[in-house]
Amino acid sequence: MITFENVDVVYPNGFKGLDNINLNISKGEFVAIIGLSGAGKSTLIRAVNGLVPYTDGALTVGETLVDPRNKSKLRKLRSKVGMIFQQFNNVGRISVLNNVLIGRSAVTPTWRSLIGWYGAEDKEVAFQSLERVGIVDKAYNRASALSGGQQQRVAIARVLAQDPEVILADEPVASLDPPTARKVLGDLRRIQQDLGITCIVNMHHLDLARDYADRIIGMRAGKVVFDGPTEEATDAVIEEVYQRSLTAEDIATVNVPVSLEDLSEDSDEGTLEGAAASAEPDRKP
Ligand SMILES: Nc1ncnc2c1ncn2[C@@H]1O[C@H](COP(=O)(O)OP(=O)(O)OP(=O)(O)O)[C@@H](O)[C@H]1O
Repeated sequence: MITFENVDVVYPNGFKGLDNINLNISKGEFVAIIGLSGAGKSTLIRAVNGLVPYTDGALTVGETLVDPRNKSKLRKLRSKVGMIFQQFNNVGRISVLNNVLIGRSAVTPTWRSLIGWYGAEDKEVAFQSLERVGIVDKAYNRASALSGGQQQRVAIARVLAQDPEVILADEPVASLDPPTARKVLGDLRRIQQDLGITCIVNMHHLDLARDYADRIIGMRAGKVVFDGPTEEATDAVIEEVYQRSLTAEDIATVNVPVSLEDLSEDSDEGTLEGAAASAEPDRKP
């Protein structure tokens, strides 16, 4: 469903962010991208929805060629490719429901979303999305008043409200404590399985990649250096990807296992004020 053919990204300063990437990601796969800082994980993920324009090769999502220069094609593509970020990117001063309704703007006419006119069907979809991530009871709370895990769930619900075929997640749990990180990834995993949505997720910690992904792609210096089913991503394989020995920090984020049954429970502690409300800026090669 997502195909990279000899894809390069060269940033304006001449730095090669992606170097001859060839990948096929099937519909409904849950893929974790791992690699050390600077390996090119974000660049790879952002190339898929044109946030980072690729400079050579061909990248397709379904039947659509990603064309970073064609704004209207890009808008159409992004209506099917949702993205979540490390800092949630909710609008903190408005309600959870209104944050989720923003996801509907991908599928409603621009003039309607500009004046905030969402119909009954939009609201129905927004509530269903909140239900999927277990926070429907927070619909009328201010987004900024929620815990970090709940805020990331709002972001997931917003993406679900746009009825995506693909979800891209750029370090979605890096700001969360380990048990909450597991619950949020568990939500994503369940959604991917229930709805058959393709998920591509950047992660720093191997235990999370191994526990939640079907497939692991290892990157180094803008190249894919490992690509295989999760069970093949042994410590030795990952050491090869990292070109060094693994540390405890690489592997583990948590020593209290959270079962899949616990995932719908909502026990996030604390609040995370001031989550980034601004849109993630495009990176412009
Ligand atoms: N706009 C840019 N201009 C020039 N170089 C960039 C730009 N954005 C990223 N890079 C470089 O491209 C390389 C890959 O960056 P990228 O953010 O994709 O890595 P990453 O694996 O996601 O790292 P991290 O885990 O630290 O987020 C890095 O060396 C980075 O410095």
